[in-house]
Amino acid sequence: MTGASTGIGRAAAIGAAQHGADVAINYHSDDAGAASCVAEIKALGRLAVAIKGDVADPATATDFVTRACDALGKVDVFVNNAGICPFHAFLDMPAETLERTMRVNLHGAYYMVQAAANRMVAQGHGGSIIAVSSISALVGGEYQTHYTPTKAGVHSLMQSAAIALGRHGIRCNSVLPGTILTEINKDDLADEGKRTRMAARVPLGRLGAPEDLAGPIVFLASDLARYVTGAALLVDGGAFVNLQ
Ligand SMILES: NC(=O)C1=CN([C@@H]2O[C@H](COP(=O)(O)OP(=O)(O)OC[C@H]3O[C@@H](n4cnc5c(N)ncnc54)[C@H](O)[C@@H]3O)[C@@H](O)[C@H]2O)C=CC1
Ligand SMILES: C[C@H](O)[C@@H]1OC(=O)[C@H](O)[C@@H]1O
Repeated sequence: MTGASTGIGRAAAIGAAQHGADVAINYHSDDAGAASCVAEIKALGRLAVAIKGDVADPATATDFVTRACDALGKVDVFVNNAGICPFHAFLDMPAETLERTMRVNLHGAYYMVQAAANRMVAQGHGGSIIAVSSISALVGGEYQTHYTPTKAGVHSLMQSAAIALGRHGIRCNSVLPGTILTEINKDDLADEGKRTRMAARVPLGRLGAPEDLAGPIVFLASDLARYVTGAALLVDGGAFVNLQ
């Protein structure tokens, strides 16, 4: 699980442990957040290890998978979750903001998924890979012109990887969260007007919580989803279909 010291990744890591998984988490810099996630998982009676690394660095991927397997023995499930969304207008988007967003969200996903898949192929007993994409893979955002293509990209990566890895018994799917209240949008949604507008378009009547993603991710990880690959599961309270 990448980027799991906070938010959706943390909730999904703990949710997986609640369903019997031992969990290795990647995190970028929040040592305390990673340690507390590990502690919560261990309190559930499962094994857990936190491994620091910037997913934008290709070397992080093999390092993470190697150290995770050293600690836990094997990898059955890999969840690519780490991501950033520094909101910014299109016309004056700084090149470094565009490039960092691409490197973390898309290149990082590619290298991480590739490293996990290579390990699963070598192990020879299949696996499940899940990418945290977004409703933003399907719709745009004025201040997210650098971000939405990365979310469409990881969704597309799961579709192609599903084809490349199906013969190895490895399933690849994405979840597409709607607006979930986390660190990534804390500043953006501090605007009360925007927060109210975003909530108002959700048929289920509220913005999401990180824990809302845990069940769908655990489902796709599990054998309950054994014939599901190349799929994308919207987890948005119905926001996407709410045209009028
Ligand atoms: N919160 C939302 O409304 C939505 C979030 N998402 C996606 O969910 C994923 C998780 O985000 P949230 O939990 O919402 O926010 P978050 O900010 O709590 O989590 C993002 C995590 O990624 C980590 N991260 C960032 N850069 C990294 C790097 N270079 N290397 C390793 N880890 C790194 C962060 O440290 C953090 O733990 C992201 O991919 C985001 O795009 C998708 C749709 C909606
Ligand atoms: C960070 C945003 O609030 C969030 O990210 C997404 O992927 C969603 O579509 C929201 O825009």
